[in-house]
Amino acid sequence: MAILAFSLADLLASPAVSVLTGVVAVIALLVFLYPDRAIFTRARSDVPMEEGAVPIVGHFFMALKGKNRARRLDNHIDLIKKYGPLRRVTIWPIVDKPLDLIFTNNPLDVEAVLKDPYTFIKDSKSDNTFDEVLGDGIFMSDGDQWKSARKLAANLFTIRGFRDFFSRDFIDTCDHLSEILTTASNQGLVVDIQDLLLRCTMDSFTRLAYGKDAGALSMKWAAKNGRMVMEPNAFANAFDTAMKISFQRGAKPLWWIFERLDGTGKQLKEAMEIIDNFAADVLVEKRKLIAQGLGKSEDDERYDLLDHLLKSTTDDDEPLSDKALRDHVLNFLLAGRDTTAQTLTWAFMEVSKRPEVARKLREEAMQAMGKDGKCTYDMLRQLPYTLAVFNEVLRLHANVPMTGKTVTQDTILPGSRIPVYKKNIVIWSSFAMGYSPDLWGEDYAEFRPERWLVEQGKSVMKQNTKRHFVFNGGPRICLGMNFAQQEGTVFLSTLIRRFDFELVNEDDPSKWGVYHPDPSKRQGRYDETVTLGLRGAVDFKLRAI
Ligand code: HEM
Repeated sequence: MAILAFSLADLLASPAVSVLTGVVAVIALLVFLYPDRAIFTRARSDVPMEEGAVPIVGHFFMALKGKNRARRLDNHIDLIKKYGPLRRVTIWPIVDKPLDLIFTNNPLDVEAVLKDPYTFIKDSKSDNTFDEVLGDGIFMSDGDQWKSARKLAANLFTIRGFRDFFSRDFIDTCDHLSEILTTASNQGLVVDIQDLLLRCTMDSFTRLAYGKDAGALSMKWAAKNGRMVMEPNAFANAFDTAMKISFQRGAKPLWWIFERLDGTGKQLKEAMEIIDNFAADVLVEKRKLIAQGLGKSEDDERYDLLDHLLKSTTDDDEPLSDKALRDHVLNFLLAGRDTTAQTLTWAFMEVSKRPEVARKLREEAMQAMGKDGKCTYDMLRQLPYTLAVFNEVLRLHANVPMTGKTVTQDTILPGSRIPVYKKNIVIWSSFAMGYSPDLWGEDYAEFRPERWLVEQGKSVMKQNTKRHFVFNGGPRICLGMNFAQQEGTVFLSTLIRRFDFELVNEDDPSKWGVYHPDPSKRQGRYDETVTLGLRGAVDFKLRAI
């Protein structure tokens, strides 16, 4: 007995046991201090904490598991119904700073956040997720860096040559697509409209950005199992891969470790090589032309973004570096390419389910341009119903569905009347706001383009940037809003007038985040990317009219 008592006392006095006891005591203290949230985040009772938090690490495991990711936006709407317009999530990503996320669905909060891009910053560089592909371009910057990027881009949009080039370019691209669709229709082939529209906008935006077409819509195609299948385009594929991998980092704690193990790091590197080589080649060609005195002037009918940037200077009157040129161009490509193509894809999907909407679109297009006429820039004013359809599509499928801003100093959110503290991240969802009865009335879930029409249907209500944030708002409002609406109107009016679109192959489970044999119970047709694309192919059978 004496021997046993001696050994126990010895054991208790041993250094290993002392360390262990210390660790247990520290953990117990931390569990006591942070029972429902990540370590180093503050206790607060004014914002409900989303369920799923564990002591010390908060919602870390929930983020790691990616629970509900397949229906993340529908899930967000469910959570708003459950908790109300405010809720909180905290995450301690082990080796980085803790995240303290405040979700709001109050438009007054969002308006205040957007109005003040100094108190609420994007802070996109802090987690390095988009470093490789977007560098220091407009989407990634805050403060003075953003101001000069914005000035450069905004100047471009006021140059007449560029504006004309832009408008004409998407009319021409739409005609090119129309020829392809006519071939598909004549041969009875199914087309993936999302793929084709992404090729269209990739070509127009590479032309607008670099003056050189990526050639995505001109790739060879073949008929395979009744479908028109176009060969992949290296530049477009590389851009998609880079954006997807960069975006997925945001939802993966410790992504820099996982990327080395799962091969995505290598894929990103290869994609960036293709993108950077394309950009570098174009730059060499442009510089050669400039050296020969053949550079384009602002009045040139094909004055492009790179021409503009090569003439522009930094705030210190220095020419832009090659890295800055590349970053600006890739940000522009991101801004305009996927957004419009995906919104148009949602539009064809919505319209194909509603013969009455298709009929009205056709009637309006026929009146404006006749049976065989082309859509022109001047005709756009005669197509209010078409623009209303585009706006209604964006209301229900906000293309930038979730946005977050980091707080730089303690302040109050004026709609919810709660404080937010330095380093909190305020998050809202334009997607969820499209489904809010408070904002849109009891028929919010109905697809009703008429809600946008004023003056007996002769014109269209402006985007209300106080309650509806699909194009952002405040000083960082989307620079391409008008262009996107024009492009949407051209494509919709031209193609719906020429073709009848029948949506097919939707019973494929791989196209849905949550599949159910009953179509009304399916969810998550959207994809996991920066913008709201569709999961998988969006197949249509066409009938020329
Ligand atoms: C349906 C089409 C479009 C939608 C829904 C859309 C939406 C948006 C949104 C929500 C933002 C803010 C993103 C953020 O949080 O930083 C934004 C920014 C921007 N957009 Fe668009 N966009 C569209 C098309 C375009 C087009 C066609 C262009 C160019 C021609 C363009 C150029 C830009 C630029 C340059 C910014 C950055 C503004 C800044 O940070 O100051 N967008 N857009």
